[in-house]
Order: sequence, then structure tokens, then C-alpha cells
Amino acid sequence: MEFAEENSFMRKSQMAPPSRIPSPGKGLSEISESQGNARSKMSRLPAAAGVKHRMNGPLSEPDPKRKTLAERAGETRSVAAPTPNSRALVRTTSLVSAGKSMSNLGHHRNPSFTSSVSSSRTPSVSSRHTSNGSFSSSVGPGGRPQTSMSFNQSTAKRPVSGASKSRPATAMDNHYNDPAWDVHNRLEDVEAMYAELKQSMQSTSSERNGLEEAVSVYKARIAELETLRLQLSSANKTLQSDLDDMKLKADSLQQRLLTATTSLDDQMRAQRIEADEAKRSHRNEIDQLRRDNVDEVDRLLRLHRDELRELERKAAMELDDRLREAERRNEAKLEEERSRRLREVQELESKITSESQNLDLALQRKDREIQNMRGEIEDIRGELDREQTLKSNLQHSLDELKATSQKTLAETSSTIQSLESTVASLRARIHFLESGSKAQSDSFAEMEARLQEAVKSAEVSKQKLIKEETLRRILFNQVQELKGNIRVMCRVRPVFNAATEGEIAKLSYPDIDKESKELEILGKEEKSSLGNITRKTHSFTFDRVFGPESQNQEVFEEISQLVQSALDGYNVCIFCYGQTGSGKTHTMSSADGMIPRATHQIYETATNLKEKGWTYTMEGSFVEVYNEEIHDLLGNSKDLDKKKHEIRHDDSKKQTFVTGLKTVSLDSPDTVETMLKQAASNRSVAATKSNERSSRSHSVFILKLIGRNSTTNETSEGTLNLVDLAGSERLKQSGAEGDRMKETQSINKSLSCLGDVIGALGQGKEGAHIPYRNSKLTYLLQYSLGGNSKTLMFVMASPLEAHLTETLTSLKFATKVHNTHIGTAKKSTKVRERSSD
Ligand SMILES: Nc1ncnc2c1ncn2[C@@H]1O[C@H](COP(=O)(O)OP(=O)(O)OP(=O)(O)O)[C@@H](O)[C@H]1O
Repeated sequence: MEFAEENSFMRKSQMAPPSRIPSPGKGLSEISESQGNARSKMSRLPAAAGVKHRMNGPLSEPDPKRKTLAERAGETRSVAAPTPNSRALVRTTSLVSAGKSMSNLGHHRNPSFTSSVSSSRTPSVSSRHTSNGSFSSSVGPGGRPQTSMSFNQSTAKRPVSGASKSRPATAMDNHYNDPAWDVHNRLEDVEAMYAELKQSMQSTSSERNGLEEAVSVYKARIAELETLRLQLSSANKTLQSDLDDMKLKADSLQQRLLTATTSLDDQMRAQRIEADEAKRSHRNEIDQLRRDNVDEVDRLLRLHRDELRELERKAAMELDDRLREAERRNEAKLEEERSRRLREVQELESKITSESQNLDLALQRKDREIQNMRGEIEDIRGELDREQTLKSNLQHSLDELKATSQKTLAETSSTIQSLESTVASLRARIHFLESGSKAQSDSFAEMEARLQEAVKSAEVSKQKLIKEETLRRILFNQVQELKGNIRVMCRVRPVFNAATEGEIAKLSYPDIDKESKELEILGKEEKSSLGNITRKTHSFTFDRVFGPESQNQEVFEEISQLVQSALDGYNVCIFCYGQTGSGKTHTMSSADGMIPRATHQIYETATNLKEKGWTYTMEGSFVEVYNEEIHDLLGNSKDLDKKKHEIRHDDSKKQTFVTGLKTVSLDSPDTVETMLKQAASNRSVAATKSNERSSRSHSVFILKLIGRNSTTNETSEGTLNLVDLAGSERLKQSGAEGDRMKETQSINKSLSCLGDVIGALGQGKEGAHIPYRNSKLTYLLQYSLGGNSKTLMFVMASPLEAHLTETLTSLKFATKVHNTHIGTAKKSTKVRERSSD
């Protein structure tokens, strides 16, 4: 706003800039000077015609060398005011000039003043012209416009002018020379001229007064303008100082802006660093959290599994205990009861025996008594017969005897009755004893019912276990997915003989005491353009790094979870990648390598899963991919390089078959050993034909696991592929020729295709083309790479300096694979390099 006002002020002041206003003083002095010049020139000019030209010159055409009024406006005013004389001398021209100036001024400043001046000037000029015209017509034939000044000069200077001698004769000269010169008339003329001149003088003086008045007005105007100029210059100064201030302010503002920008940059940099730091720490926290989660889930799973196992064990033990206890109790009870019953039976038997003996004795006695009685009766009858005569006498005795025998008979029958009742009571006793064994059988039934109950609760526990198993499978798969569907682990083989194997590379394991995920390798010496020798430290991070001391057992612990995934119905691929002699075969197919360990685990787990309703069938096949051809390592060794095998895919079931391949049903862990031996022998037969077959071909052990749960009707089909890749150093086409060249090209092609497939899978684009068909190896593993399948790559590293370049190449390839994530997101890592002198 301040600026705008100042600018408007400037604009206003420019409307009448001092430089454009003709300074009256200047104008006057200018005219005076020009008049003076004209005068001096006139004095030198020979002809009046020349005077006319010079008189008009300054008025009509300003000398181009002279400074303009505007230029002079800035100069110090040193011109002296014109003297009255000079004013008088130049008044005519001054009038014209002043008139013009005033006219100009008037145009710009004071129209009223201009009109007054011009109105007063015009008649005067016209009268002057008239007089000049009449004068000139009277004094010269040229009719030149003569000024009073020129007239005076010419009249004053004529007699003494040297120029008269040379100048051409004028009318005047003729008059002088004319003898008929009429002095009287001439005097009259002169008087008339004088009167006219006087009149002219008067009018001139009135004009002069007007002019003076104009000059005073003009001076006032000058003073005003001077004040204005001073004001303007002070305003200018103020503006200048304001401008300087503003410049200073602008400078300081610029400085502050610069400082602010720098500090903003610093702040932004600091914030960016902070953000990076926060991001890094956030990422670390997430990783830590994920790891913690995985550990926690692992721990929970372990706990859960332990608990389940404990529960199962407890339930089984409890069941066993209860059964045993029940049995024991029943047995004891039974034994007790039996012995009691036996005792009772024995007692009864002994009782019965003794009673029957008593009865027998009594019967014998009674029999004897009866015999005796019968003898007696016989005796009596004989006596009766003998004493029949003595009948009357003896009749009485006979009656008595009869009565006695009847009494004895009654007694005997009562004894028999009592014996019969004893037998009946004994029978009742036996019956009672028989009813005791019924109670026993009731207790058996009760025990049976309890047993059934226990069996039922065992069945419920079993169902619970089956459900828990399904849940475990889901949770387990989630844990595996959290760990990433593609994992890369590194294993460094030990140095076998430091004396013969040469220099050992500088490998270090920075976090060996913590997570064992990092590996650092000091690279080869490099010479810079300045001649400095440096060695780069290459840092790698994988899911796990196994040092030279690691054993196959330790390595297997890391992959056992993936083996479990195969049992749970997922496709799993475990690769070994690295140069020849780096330990691929040792890790994969040695006696305690991953293949035998995996199959052992599968047998064990499958057995444990039986009680959860799962039954598994396992089929194994072992193939070799050599020169882009499939060979059956379990087939006849003679057919190894001859028989053609084709890969076929069942897209609906997402399964792969190889035609003409021998498949072995693995019903015991020993079958695997036999299988591995046969594969190794087939390879060694092939090795006689072209050296080192194992390092020139890929071997793939395929284990198909088909599970069925009779309780839940669930099924699962998983495949475990254990792949021992060809030596990666063959990627170098180092002068290989013939068969070797073909092998090299095949290995090169299949390994780069494997990288391409993993890379394409890692991009995770739905429906994107995955180049499985580009090599036999990737085509064979089509359904075991990508999708829900899980992949683990072991990168094998040699610890020798001589193998350093190959080792670094392998580790860089593995890092690329590690940075790929299939299915679930995972942490990305980089190969870090730092130089050291
Ligand atoms: N971690 C290890 N511990 C002990 N010995 C090992 C280890 N790694 C490798 N070896 C031994 O080193 C030798 C070479 O290993 P191996 O044959 O496994 O290498 P490779 O990478 O399979 O080679 P190729 O590509 O020729 O098959 C073998 O004698 C093996 O037993």
C-alpha cells in the first residue's frame, strides 16, 4: 500500500515534471544568449538577409549541441538574471520567446496567463511587423524584417563600419548619395517613426510590465516548482532511504528466508531421518512382533500340543488306571467272594457230608434196629408161632410189640422227614449260594456299564482330539504363512583340511548368539583408479544362517515344520543351491540328510495321526533332470539315459505326473534307504559315462502324501519335493565344449528359469503369466511353486577364498529369492556393501 501510494505520488509528480517545464529564467537567459549571439553575429553579418535568417534560427531551430531545458533543470542555477538593457534589447524576441514559453507554460499550467500574454503579444507583434515592414520598405529594397536593434545598430554603426565598404549598396546608401534627399520629409518620417517607435516603446513597456508581471508570476511559479522540486527531492530522498531500508529489509528478509530455508531443509532432513528411523524401528518392531507372534504361536502350539499330549496321556492313563483298578477290585472281590463261597460250599459240603454220614449212621442204626426188630419180630413170630398157643397170653405181648414197632416206624419216618427237610434246607442253601453269584454278575454288569462310560468319554476325547487336530492344521498353516511362503536359509560347510584346501575366506556371523540370520563376507581386494586397495564387506541376511559347525539335525529342525505342512496337504519344495562341493548332497541325501529325516518324521507323525482318524499312503519317486530330459533314478540303470519320460499336468486336480516313472509305496522308513541307495547307484553308473553326474544334473525326490480321515471324512493330498540342484558354478561358460557345453547350457537355462519363475510369482499379479514351461525343472515343479505351496531354498556356501566369487554370486541370487514373497507379505532384505581399506 505504501509503495502504491508512493508510486501514485510519483505518477502525479510526473504529470508536470520539472524538467519539462521551461524555466523562465533559463528561457530568458537562453533567449538573451541567443539574442546576444544573434547580435554578435549580426554585427559580423554582411547582409540583412542573413540577419533575418539568424534571427529566426534560435526561435525555430534550437542548437542541437546545446543542452535541453530538461537537462539543464538539474544544473545549478548560475545564470544571472538578464539586465534591463538586454531585456530592452531583446524584448521583441523575448516577447515572442516568452510568449511561446508562456504559451507552453500556459498550456500546461496557466491558460489564463497565456491568453493574457498572447493577446497582448499578438497585436504588438503585428504592429511591430507593420512598423518593421514600413521601416524596411523605407530603408531597404530587400524588405527584410528589421528589428529596432538592427536598425539602431545599422544606423549607429554605419558610418564607421568597415563592412560597408565591402557590402553591396543599399537603398539607404543610395539615399545618402542621392543629392535629392529631402531632409524635411525625411525628418518627418523620422519623427513619425519616432512617434511610432515611442508608441511602440510604450506598448513595449506596457508589454514589459505585463512580462515582468508574468516573470514575477513565473518566478513565483518557479519558487513553487522549486519547493515542489525540493519536496520531490526530499520525497525522493525519503523514497530512496525507504527504498534503501526496504532493500535492507529485503536483504535481511532474504537472509532470514535463506536461514529459514536452510533450517527448514535441516528440519526436513532431520524429520526425514527421524521418519526413516521411525520407519526402520517400526519395521523392526513389526518384525520383532511378527517374530514374537510366530514364537508365541509356536510356543502356544507347543504348549497346546504338550497339553494335548498330556491330556491324552492322562486320559489314557486314567482310563488304564480305572480299568486296572476296576479289574483289580473286581478280581479281588471275585476272589474274595469265590473263596467265601468256596468256604461256604466246603462248609456246606462238609456239613452235608457229616449230616449224610450221620443220616447214614442213623439209617444204618435204624436199619440195624429194623433188622433187630425184624429179628425180634421173627423171634416174636417164632415165639408167637411157638406160643400161638400162648396166643392169648402172647397176643397182648404181640400188640405191644406191634405198637412198639409202629412207634419205631413213626420215629423212623419222622427221622426221614427231618432228613428230607435238611436236604431241602441244604438245597435252599445251595440256591442261596447260587443267588450270591447273580449279585456277583450284577456287579460285573455294573462294571461293564462303567467301562462303557469310560470308553464313551475316551471316544469324546478322541473326537475332541480330532477337532483339535483340524484346528492345529489351520493354525500351523497360518504360522507357516506368517513365516513366509518362500524362505531362504544359508549353510556354510566346514573346512575339511586347512592345509590342502588353501586360503580360507573371511566369513563372520554377527548375530550367531541371537537369531543367526546374518552373514558377512570380506570380498576380494579391489584397486581403485587412484591406486588405493580396498576390500568390500558384503552383508547378507536370510531366514537362518547355519555356520560350519551346524549338523544336519539342527538344519532339519528348521524344515520339519514344512514337512508337517506336506502332511497337512500342502505342496512343499525344498531346494539346495550352490556350487559343486558346497554340501548340497550332504545336506539333502546323506544318511542323516533331509530326505531320510523327512521320511522318518512323516512315518512318525502319520502313526500318531492314526489315533486321530488319519491314515496315510505315501508314494515316492526319484527323478533326475539332465540336459533338459527327465530320467528315472529308481528305474533300471540301463534305461537311465534311454527311456523317455513326459511331464503331464492335471489342471483340475492341480497334480503332476511323469509318464513311465517307477513309484515306490513307502510303507516303512527302511524303504527310503533302499530307494536312496538305488538312486545313488544309478547316478554312479551314469557318472562313468560323463563325469560327476550329480553336480551336472538336478535330482528331485518326490513324496506324495495322501491322507484320509475316516471320522471326519477329510482328505489331504500334499507333495514334498526335495531338490538337489546342479552345481551353480556351471553358469560360467568357461570354455566348455561339446557335451559339457550342452550340460552347461541346460543348467544355465534351468537355473535362470527357476529365478524367473520365483521372480514372476513374487510380483503376485493375479493371472499373470508364470514361465513354468521354459524349463523341465520348473514345469515339473509347477504345482509345487506358487499358490499355497511353500518353498525353502538352502543356499550352500564354501568357506574357501578360492570359491569367493562363486559364493558371492550364489548368495546374491539367494538374496533375490529371499526378497520375493509368495502369497503373504514378508520382510525385504538387501545385500549391504561397505568398503574398508
Ligand atoms: N556341513 C558339512 N559337514 C560335513 N561334511 C560336509 C558338509 N558339507 C559338505 N560336506 C562334505 O563335503 C563333500 C562335498 O559335499 P557334497 O557332495 O554334498 O557337495 P555338493 O554340493 O552336493 O556337490 P555336487 O554339486 O558335486 O553334488 C562331501 O564329502 C560332503 O560329505
